[in-house]
Amino acid sequence: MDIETTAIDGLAFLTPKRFGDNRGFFSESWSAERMRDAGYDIDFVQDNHSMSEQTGTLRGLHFQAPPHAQAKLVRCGRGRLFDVAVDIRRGSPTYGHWIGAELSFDNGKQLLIPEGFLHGFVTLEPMTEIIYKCSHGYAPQADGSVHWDSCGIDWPLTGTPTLSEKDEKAVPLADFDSPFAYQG
Ligand SMILES: Cc1cn([C@H]2C[C@H](O)[C@@H](COP(=O)(O)OP(=O)(O)O[C@H]3O[C@@H](C)C(=O)[C@@H](O)[C@H]3O)O2)c(=O)[nH]c1=O
Repeated sequence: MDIETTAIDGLAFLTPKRFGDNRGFFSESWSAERMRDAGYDIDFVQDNHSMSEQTGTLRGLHFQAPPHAQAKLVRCGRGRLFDVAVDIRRGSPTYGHWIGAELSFDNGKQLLIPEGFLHGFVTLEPMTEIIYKCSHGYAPQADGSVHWDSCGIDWPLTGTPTLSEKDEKAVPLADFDSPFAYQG
């Protein structure tokens, strides 16, 4: 696993080694044991998979509030997407900063997002699939959304994104009272 840390504490790109042969490739997308040895001790309990039909479908920016907070490990199953995490840990030296990158079936890149971040993505191709592991189960009462266009993110969009009703009405970051605190 190639581990690439970022300018935001805790946020990292994980790119699994692909073992190619005459059939295609094999890769370990997550190994709890190997990642624990590398300093990432995360107990993932739920796997999610969604498909977005149109290019320019934007889901986010989402979080689950404590005590239902989720770390996530995100990858693209088919197509291409631009994935983003925003630091919302009060007191963090990088509060409000974001990191975004293209995740695709071809590049195999994964984004590891700790608790205390907003997460969202926009699809760059039709029928794009995202697959992600979560460290806490779905808790609809703790589910929250911050408006996608309120964090200064340079989304690779031409025109208006396709959004859910919930995401259209989300609160802007400036009015958001984050339930997360930076642990240092
Ligand atoms: C997230 C989630 C949704 N659902 C249901 C609720 C609803 O009826 C339907 C669609 O839910 P949503 O509109 O919230 O789906 P979506 O907008 O894809 O939400 C996801 O967005 C990305 C960016 C994330 O980071 C995820 O954590 C999650 O918030 O699926 C579950 O049953 N379990 C889950 O874990």
